[in-house]
Amino acid sequence: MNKNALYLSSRSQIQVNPVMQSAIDPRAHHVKMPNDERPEAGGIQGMLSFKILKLLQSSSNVKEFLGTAVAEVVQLLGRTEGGLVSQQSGEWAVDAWTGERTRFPAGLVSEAIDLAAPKRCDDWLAVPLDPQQSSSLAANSPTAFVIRVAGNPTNALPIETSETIQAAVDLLATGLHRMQRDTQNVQRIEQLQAVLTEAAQWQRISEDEALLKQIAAAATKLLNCERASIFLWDRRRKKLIGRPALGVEGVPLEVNDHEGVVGEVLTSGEPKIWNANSQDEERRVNRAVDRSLAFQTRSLVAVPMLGHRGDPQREDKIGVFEAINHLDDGFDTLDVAVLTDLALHAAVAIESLKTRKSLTKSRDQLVATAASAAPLIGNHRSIESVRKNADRIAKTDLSVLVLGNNGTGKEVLARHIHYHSDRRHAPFVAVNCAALVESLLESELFGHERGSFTDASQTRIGKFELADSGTLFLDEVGDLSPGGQAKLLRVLEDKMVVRVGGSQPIPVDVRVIAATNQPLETHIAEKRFREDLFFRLNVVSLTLPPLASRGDDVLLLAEHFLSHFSQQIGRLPPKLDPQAQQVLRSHPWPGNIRELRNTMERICYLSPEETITADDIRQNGLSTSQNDAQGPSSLNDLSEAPAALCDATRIFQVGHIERAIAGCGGNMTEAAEYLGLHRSNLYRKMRQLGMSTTSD
Ligand SMILES: Nc1ncnc2c1ncn2[C@@H]1O[C@H](COP(=O)(O)OP(=O)(O)OP(=O)(O)O)[C@@H](O)[C@H]1O
Repeated sequence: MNKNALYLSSRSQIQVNPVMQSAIDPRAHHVKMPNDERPEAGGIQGMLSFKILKLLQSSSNVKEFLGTAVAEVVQLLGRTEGGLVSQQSGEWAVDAWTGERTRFPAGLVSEAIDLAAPKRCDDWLAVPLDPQQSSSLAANSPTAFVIRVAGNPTNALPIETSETIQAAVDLLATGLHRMQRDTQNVQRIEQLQAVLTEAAQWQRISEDEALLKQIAAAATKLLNCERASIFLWDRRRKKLIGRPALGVEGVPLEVNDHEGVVGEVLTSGEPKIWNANSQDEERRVNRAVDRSLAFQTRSLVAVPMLGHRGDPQREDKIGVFEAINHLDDGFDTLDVAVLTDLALHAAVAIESLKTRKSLTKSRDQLVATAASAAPLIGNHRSIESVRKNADRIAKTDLSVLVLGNNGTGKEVLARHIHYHSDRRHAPFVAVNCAALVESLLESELFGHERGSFTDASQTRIGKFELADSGTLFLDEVGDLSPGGQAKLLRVLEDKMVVRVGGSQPIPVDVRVIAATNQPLETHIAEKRFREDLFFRLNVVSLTLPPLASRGDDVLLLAEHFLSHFSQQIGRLPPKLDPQAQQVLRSHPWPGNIRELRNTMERICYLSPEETITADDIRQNGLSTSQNDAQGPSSLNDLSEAPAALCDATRIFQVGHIERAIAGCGGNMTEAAEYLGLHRSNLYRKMRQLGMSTTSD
């Protein structure tokens, strides 16, 4: 009773399972046992309950728990020798023992296990642990508590109080079970963490072989085994292909998809364990594989691998994951859990690598198609030199200023730089600064937040954000208003944009290529262009020469456009006869390559012959300005016209543009092409001439 009182006084310091607590009445200061009215026996159980609870809290593993718990039980039963024994590989082994090491009667223990009831001989008592109530120490191994009962000390309970002993053993079993479960949970958490750590690295691998090897290596490490392999299922050939190829250099390991333990797993969709030293049937193992690899399989665990095969709605078997030869006892259910986790992540990694590879392939194809859509054609040494410099600059991230007259190919060159740079997989975004009226400039370049102004019904991403990681081409940069120049400069310096109506700066990683046909130095001198912006944009500059100075490139380009447009309309590309070639060579090409392109397009559509003559070219193309601009024949004809040349020119230009627009049915793009101008330049010209552009 004293022991009980002493014990109960410290009870408040530990957490007590409510079930255990209900067995104890603290007000009575003694332990109540429902089926045992004798205070001594009840006292033992109460004491033991608390001791077990305390030990569960303080022990860090099963061994530590058993060591102390067994000693407590033996001591509380008033004995000095006893312990927990279990059968492992047919032999009885001691799991925990207290007192002088004595040979215990293995036969008695076996009898108790067989009877599933306590068994006593003269000196010893054996009580089996209820397998329903406790987990055995090793998988499927019978376990018993055995105690030496000879020489009953006077202050101890009579050992014959079998209910008390049974209750004590049950408590021990429950504690053991709890401890094992906790240990397993901790182990499982650690294993899951280890699996996650391994799997996180797989996402970075870009080669199949390297990925499969790393997955297999992770499995051998986490399952403490000799080898691991992923068998991918070739449904069509009904084969399982082992990768990595388990020690067979260069030859894939193939097995029939219904043979051996891996075949069992694939067919059933269930994990399987096979341990040679257990009751498992030998014939389940495919020894043919062992023979071909000069290998001896002693144990293996295999789990199915489930994937989606491109359809997220469908889960399907894609193979089997196998681990071979546990380095200690053999595989168990915990290994199945770990391998299943690994298989789950492995399937995701294998499928995601496949997807990544196919995405990369289609992305590369798209980039190649986009790059070939605007080739930088020309063999003239001036173009060779521009191309060489462009290729060198492309590898850097420097800002580039492209100079050249209208239609010389400034945008083509900018695209060439982009597609030869490391940014080629990100967007190329072109903005025509001449087309940006001051009020829309900010929103166009930097975007706007919804509701930031009357028409802003949606949030809009600006060109800078669209070009993130890629290239932003600022065409006609010389036409930017002073306000626009200041805003552009700020973004180029800060590498941040703030959307109109927004407050959050958004970082942008953009390479800027600007272009102009205007003499920026003159504009700087006239204070029409900011010098600081010029220096920002003009880190390196490339100048495209006029087409007329590119020698035979005109023929190369003409043939390129003839073949391009012929393909579009499904005809064979016509040939240029020598006179036609001569006309092309000698024409001044004021509209440069754009003019040549338009001429060739018209010829393709309007000259059905296989050979293009000089007349075809004169009739269908060449600067309409030369043909149309017929001057007055006498001074009398001038009576209606203003005397000043600039006024007369202006009136002519207005009339000519109006006629072109009317002739193209109001289609500004066509009218611009007809006039040999870029659409945005036509608008700029019209604004300059004071013409209305509101019908845009
Ligand atoms: N080197 C080239 N090879 C093939 N096509 C070219 C080349 N240069 C220009 N072109 C074609 O000529 C046309 C005009 O080119 P581009 O728009 O690049 O000229 P630009 O100098 O930017 O004109 P603008 O100053 O009017 O904006 C386009 O159709 C383009 O495809």
